[in-house]
Amino acid sequence: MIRLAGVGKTYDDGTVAVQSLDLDVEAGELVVLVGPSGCGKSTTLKMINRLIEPTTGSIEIDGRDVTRVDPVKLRRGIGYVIQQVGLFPHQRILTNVMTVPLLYGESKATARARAEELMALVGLDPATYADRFPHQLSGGQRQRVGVARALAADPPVLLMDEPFGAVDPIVRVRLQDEFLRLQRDLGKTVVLVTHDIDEAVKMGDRVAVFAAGGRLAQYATPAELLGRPADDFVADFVGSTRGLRRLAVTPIDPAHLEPLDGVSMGDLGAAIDVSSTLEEALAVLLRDDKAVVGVKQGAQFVGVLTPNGIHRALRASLAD
Ligand SMILES: Nc1ncnc2c1ncn2[C@@H]1O[C@H](COP(=O)(O)OP(=O)(O)OP(=O)(O)O)[C@@H](O)[C@H]1O
Repeated sequence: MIRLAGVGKTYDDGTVAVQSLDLDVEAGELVVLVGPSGCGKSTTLKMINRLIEPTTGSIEIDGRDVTRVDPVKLRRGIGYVIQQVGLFPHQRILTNVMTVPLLYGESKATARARAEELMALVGLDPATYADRFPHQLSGGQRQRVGVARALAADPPVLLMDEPFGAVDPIVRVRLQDEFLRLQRDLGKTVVLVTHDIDEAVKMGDRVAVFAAGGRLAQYATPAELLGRPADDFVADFVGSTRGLRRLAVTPIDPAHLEPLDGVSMGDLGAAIDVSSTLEEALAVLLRDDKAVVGVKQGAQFVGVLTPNGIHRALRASLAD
């Protein structure tokens, strides 16, 4: 687990980037730092791997004060992914990914095997891409290489600064989905910085909303953040469409389904799985232009949802 206590950073020119920040990230959790430009998100991230030294406070990883760990050793346990990826332009993709295991003293054969495995893991077939140079890849493919390289040392902690920033919106969504799938298997402790609230609520187990000066305005689950913004700043930041966004982060609750009995087959659109979100339920209703969507668990119907039912479920999801 990562624990920031009273962490502050004042730059040499007097800029207070972060004032006094308390933040806990549980092991295996994906936490997103989000907020307007210049509010101290990147500074906070870089203090965790000591690319920037805090002026005040303490940062612990698994109970160890990071300032007491040799920075080189510290960074071995922390993968770092940045927007501009930072690949070596004159080295082939495989060599780029192999760099890290080689640095840690792996044999060439082991490093190569590990790099090929990681390339496949992030969806780049080594047979096709291993021998290419970075400029022969698309922006999205380069970012995958960045993720593969950060995972090469199998670090328990991953820091990601706008990792999906430099690509078009469609590729961005695909990279987000791929990373979430990876993370389900890898279970890394991840701190991800973005200025995009949609990315934040999609990716985060918890989301930390920063205001100017690294002030933590709210730290909560996406559903809580969208449903109960702590103050006007957060409400404004998550936007007037936060009600719609909540649909995407609220799963169907089987307890709130209506019975299938009495529903005429003509009113019923395509069925969705009970593991879907309310957004997926509404999307099917609108797509099929039907009044009711069936909900299935496996092959079995477990109930239906109507637009009213979706609204009720959304309200109930925040009721204590
Ligand atoms: N080396 C530096 N010297 C002085 N001030 C700096 C330095 N680096 C960053 N700052 C300032 O510290 C504040 C926080 O910067 P930081 O990069 O952490 O913000 P951010 O939230 O990550 O912003 P963005 O979303 O625009 O990347 C800003 O006001 C920035 O101008």
